[in-house]
Amino acid sequence: MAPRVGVIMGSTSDWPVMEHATQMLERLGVEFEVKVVSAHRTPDLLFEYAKGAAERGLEVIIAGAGGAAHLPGMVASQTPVPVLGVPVESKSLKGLDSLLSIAQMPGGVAVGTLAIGKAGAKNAGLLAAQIVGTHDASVREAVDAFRAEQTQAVLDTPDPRV
Ligand SMILES: Nc1c(C(=O)O)ncn1[C@@H]1O[C@H](COP(=O)(O)O)[C@@H](O)[C@H]1O
Repeated sequence: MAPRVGVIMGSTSDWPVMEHATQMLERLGVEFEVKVVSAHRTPDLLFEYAKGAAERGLEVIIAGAGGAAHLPGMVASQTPVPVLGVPVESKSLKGLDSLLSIAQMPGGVAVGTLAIGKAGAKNAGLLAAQIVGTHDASVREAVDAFRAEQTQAVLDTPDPRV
């Protein structure tokens, strides 16, 4: 089946964080594609990717980037497909730079910003599945099952010492 979620990132060095988004999509049975695309280093590719996204059937784009993280915003400027931004932790500023770059969009171009790092990537995968689940019952059921399992796992281990 054609991918429904595009997972892109500014560099191959972002993969250890961004793979958490793909793991969640895999778990929830949502088809996705993965690609390195950079607003700074491959601007033509970025425009091509973003402009063709809707036509190719992508329903959500997850874009992870670190530092001067312009990728999610620039992609959002070129497509009607919803963009979820994942701030990748940077060495010098621990991802605060990435977070602010992604979150502080000018009004009129929307990026849904997640938390810095692994939790943000995981939740981007989950949120993308929830968006797909608004019109796909099997994905919604997979999300419901994941949440029930997560709740049960917490209830099963009430004592943190064991
Ligand atoms: N923020 C961006 C963009 C962009 O926004 O287009 N392209 C690459 N980068 C980021 O640069 C960081 C360092 O990249 P390298 O490790 O390749 O030097 C990565 O976190 C990447 O997301």
